[in-house]
Amino acid sequence: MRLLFLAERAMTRTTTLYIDKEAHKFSAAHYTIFTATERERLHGHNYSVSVRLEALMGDNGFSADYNVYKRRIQALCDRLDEYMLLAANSPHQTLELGETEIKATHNGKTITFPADETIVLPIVNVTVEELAHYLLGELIATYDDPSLTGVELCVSTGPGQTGAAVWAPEP
Ligand SMILES: Nc1nc2c(c(=O)[nH]1)N=C([C@H](O)[C@H](O)COP(=O)(O)OP(=O)(O)OP(=O)(O)O)CN2
Repeated sequence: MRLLFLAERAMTRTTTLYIDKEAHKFSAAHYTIFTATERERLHGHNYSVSVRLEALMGDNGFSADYNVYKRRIQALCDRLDEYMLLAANSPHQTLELGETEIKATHNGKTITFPADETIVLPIVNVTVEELAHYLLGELIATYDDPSLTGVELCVSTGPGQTGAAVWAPEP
């Protein structure tokens, strides 16, 4: 009986796949808002995105197909590349969305951005941790892989500066 139990347990193997490709990056302009009166000056970063997938091992020594996720991550990076990023949900900033211009007001100062070169994201602040949560949500929005048991997505502005967000399927 005990042997059977051990054999059944041994059949459920999981693996971790790391997707950390040089191509998974985007350049964007932003500013971090600290308080109602303090924010960074407008500047840019070369953001890089990496993902850790946890998945059940299939019978044939294969788990989640990392090529599927590589394509999705690349598409997400391409979508944000070379844009001004603004946070729609900041409590300290108001946005006025026009046809051709977007006006962002913080602490009484308004900056006008070209609408076609700006992306307004449904996040509170344009920080690595908020971007990680946003991109993770987009990555798993089309969740269709029952073998996935966890996903961690990291956004970095350079070596040593990374924010991460983690997802696990509902039990
Ligand atoms: N929790 C967070 N804190 C900060 C974030 C963030 O995303 N999450 N972001 C910033 C700035 O936007 C920026 O990334 C940091 O700028 P800074 O460190 O001054 O400059 P570099 O990125 O060029 O890093 P160096 O160490 O100077 O090379 C601030 N805080």
